[in-house]
Amino acid sequence: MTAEPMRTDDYLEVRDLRVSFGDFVAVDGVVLTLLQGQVHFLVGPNGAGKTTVIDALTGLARGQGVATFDGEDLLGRSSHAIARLGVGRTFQTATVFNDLTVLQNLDIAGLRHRRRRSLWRARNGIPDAVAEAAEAVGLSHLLDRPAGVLSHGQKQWLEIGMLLVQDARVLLLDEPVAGMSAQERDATGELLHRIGRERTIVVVEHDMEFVRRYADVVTVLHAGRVLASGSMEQIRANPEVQRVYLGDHAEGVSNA
Ligand SMILES: Nc1ncnc2c1ncn2[C@@H]1O[C@H](COP(=O)(O)OP(=O)(O)OP(=O)(O)O)[C@@H](O)[C@H]1O
Repeated sequence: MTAEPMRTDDYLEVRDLRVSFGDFVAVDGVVLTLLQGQVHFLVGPNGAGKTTVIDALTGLARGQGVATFDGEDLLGRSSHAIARLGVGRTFQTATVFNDLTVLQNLDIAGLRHRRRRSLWRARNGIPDAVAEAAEAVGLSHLLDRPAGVLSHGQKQWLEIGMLLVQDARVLLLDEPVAGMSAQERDATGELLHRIGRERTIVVVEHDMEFVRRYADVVTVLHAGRVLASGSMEQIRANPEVQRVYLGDHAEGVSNA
């Protein structure tokens, strides 16, 4: 991919984010600064509010507070408008078109987002942006395969590739390695760091061994609030985090 100059305003700032479902407050004043060039993990017990934070940042849940990317407010915008600003997401279950080929999935992802025409020069009938995304996620050799025959891991990579074609600068990934083989997990961790050099990557994850290996920054959510944020070492040393979360997820962490 062509490296673009580092932009100082290219980060996602979340201040006092709140999401309620009726009387129930699922996200209760979350503060996050998500920087470009870092792989940032959101962890925490079931029901902590991790997915709801991502939903609020991508227009799928009504959030209150402030969430800005590149100086633009995200809250109150539609999902499509947020995607057009360069903030993209994946879901726990991949949402690719199984009957279409990998190439067609990538091509369709780009249709609505052809912001920079120069990227859509085609070589051998394949737009450059599609070829570059396929290469970045390691699917160049499978372009003609129907997405339905891909492994679980390859489908997640295809979804990430679709975000790259859309020129997403923030990628919010909901449990991308759940159900993957150990080999696929390693490939995904390396992929996140490769594409994360020029982007902001946020990963919701339960697999603490994966977090330990690939996190630059970890934020622990509990009951809709930020319990702690920092390096894996700082998180691991936090007694409150040990008490409410890592006590149950210590296996991967103890190998650090
Ligand atoms: N649409 C909704 N309506 C009502 N309650 C909801 C809705 N979506 C989420 N919740 C509740 O909000 C809380 C936070 O859910 P969320 O899915 O964000 O947690 P999570 O940290 O992602 O959990 P998990 O790790 O289990 O996916 C949970 O108690 C959940 O039941």
